[in-house]
Amino acid sequence: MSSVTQLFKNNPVNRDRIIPLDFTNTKTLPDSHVWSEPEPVLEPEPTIRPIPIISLSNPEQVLLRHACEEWGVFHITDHGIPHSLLQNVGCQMKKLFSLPMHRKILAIRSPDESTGYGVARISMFYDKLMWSEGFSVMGSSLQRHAKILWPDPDDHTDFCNVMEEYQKEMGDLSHRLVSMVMGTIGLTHEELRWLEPDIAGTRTDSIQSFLQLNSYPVCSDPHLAMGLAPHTDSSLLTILYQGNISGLEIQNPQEEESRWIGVDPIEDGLVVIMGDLSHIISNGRFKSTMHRVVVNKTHHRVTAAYFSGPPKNLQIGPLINDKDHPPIYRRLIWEEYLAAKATHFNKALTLFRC
Ligand SMILES: O=C(O)CCC(=O)C(=O)O
Ligand SMILES: [Fe+2]
Repeated sequence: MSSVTQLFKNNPVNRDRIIPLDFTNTKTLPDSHVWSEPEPVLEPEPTIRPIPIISLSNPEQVLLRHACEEWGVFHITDHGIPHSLLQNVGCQMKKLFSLPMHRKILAIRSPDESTGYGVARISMFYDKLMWSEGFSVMGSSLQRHAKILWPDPDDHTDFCNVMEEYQKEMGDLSHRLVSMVMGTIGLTHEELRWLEPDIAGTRTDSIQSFLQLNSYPVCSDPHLAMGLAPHTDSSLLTILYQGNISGLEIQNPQEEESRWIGVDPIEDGLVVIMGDLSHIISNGRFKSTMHRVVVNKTHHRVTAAYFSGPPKNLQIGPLINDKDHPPIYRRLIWEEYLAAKATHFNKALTLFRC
């Protein structure tokens, strides 16, 4: 019995909850994918300062801290990731998601797995389905799934080489970013020792991270569809490559009412999204901003989100607190937080409040 057949056998219901729609063969929006109209995007007006852009060649601490505290989302430029690598990642993602459905589902991610092809992980929290498909990569799953997707060694080798190089670059960049942003609130080298790369490969506590590739196919009725529903990221921070197609929106963190602002791509930029763990470590100072993805009529959008987390067994908790600012969250390990998020989704943070 093939593994897919076995999978269906084990999960007789909810096939559509793990297998994305075959978008290439779907001309109109099925009812399962019709959302009530998303609220209009609020274009930044002159009175609203645009989303910060931080150049990593000479980052100003004050600006970086402001970006984390007031926005929780910012663009970075001069990040050192070669343009050619970003383009290759974009091409490989298109190659992956353009495969016929019968091939993609050979690498399907079952509900109790964390890697492979499938619907957005947060789908289970919504009645309606999203106009997107994804591919999650962690550790050795990359080689295993790539071999299933492309029996021809030339194809899977190309895919793996590009993704491995990208993960390595993202690992280095995310370490740099985490220590930079934590430095802006006075955290010392000693307090962030767990960030040091494990050069000797001897530690058992190396950083946990994973790569999520997202695909948002062209949609005939984008106003009725949702690419990725509103959520915050559970990570320390997420680095997003979004090519040159818009779609990401954040809930304006400077307003109480829920209006959405587009985070449009900037030339050679990457987007940094601060996650729930940074919000906890900073004792609530850094925002973990709610974001979502809308789709469009003309362009297939692919994105690569690199989620950076702390070492597996590291206990984290608010690192900046004093008499005037007692800790507002209790200590936890990332796995515990991920488990809470998998059950309570956007309410998970509140469960860890002191
Ligand atoms: O694709 C995007 O623009 C955002 C993706 C995202 O928010 C996520 O994967 O958590
Ligand atoms: Fe996200």
